[in-house]
Amino acid sequence: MLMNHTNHTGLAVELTVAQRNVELAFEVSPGDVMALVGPNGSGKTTTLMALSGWLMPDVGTARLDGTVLFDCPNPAQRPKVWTPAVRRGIGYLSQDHHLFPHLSALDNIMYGMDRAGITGRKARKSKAEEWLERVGLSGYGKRKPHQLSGGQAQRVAIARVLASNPQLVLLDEPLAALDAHAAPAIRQLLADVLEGVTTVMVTHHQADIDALADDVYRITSQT
Ligand SMILES: Nc1ncnc2c1ncn2[C@@H]1O[C@H](COP(=O)(O)OP(=O)(O)OP(=O)(O)O)[C@@H](O)[C@H]1O
Repeated sequence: MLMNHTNHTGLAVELTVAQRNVELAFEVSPGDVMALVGPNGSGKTTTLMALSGWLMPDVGTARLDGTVLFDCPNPAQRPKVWTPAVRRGIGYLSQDHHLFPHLSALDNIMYGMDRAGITGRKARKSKAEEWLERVGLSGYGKRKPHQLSGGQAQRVAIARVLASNPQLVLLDEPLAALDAHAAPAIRQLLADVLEGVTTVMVTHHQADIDALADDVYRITSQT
């Protein structure tokens, strides 16, 4: 059962995607990091897609701080509520940084802030510079992604996600593509910047769980 929701109640989700054999329900307290773990093919990515608005479950509901992300009561009917992806206030970070190759680090961080309500180029620029400093990259603002190491690019991606003040952050194996020597510092950076940010993190790595997770939801394979 879902809890009673007012403001800042965190995330509550229950969903079924029959074709993918996925059925689950979990809640994340406001500001907590929930690790979503389970075997290959158990539905972790499917869950992130449904939360971010790129996949409609057959049945299910998701609520985030009092906003209904989706309410799909019946597979034969249209959803009662379907909040479009761009209006969900969700930040997404995967193992690939997905920075725009033609934009500088600073412009990558500024991208998207406008839609998040941070208007005015000056305000966005100053906030992006603050974030560059926060991720340890002061002075790197003009560099394009190809002029950054993998770890530096992931730091910029982290800044881009957090600079838009997301209500929910989704992490899909955020450290999996990094060299073993780069991962611990970025894991620590994530722990710092995610303090107080409601987050769902897919990971296969115990070190991520130990450093970042407040709670763990294990998906048991339905097959
Ligand atoms: N595009 C798709 N079309 C149909 N079925 C899919 C599609 N993508 C994934 N599936 C199926 O949905 C199920 C859940 O897959 P999903 O990718 O969500 O698992 P996962 O837990 O993220 O796995 P992994 O740990 O390997 O990334 C699997 O049975 C998979 O084969």
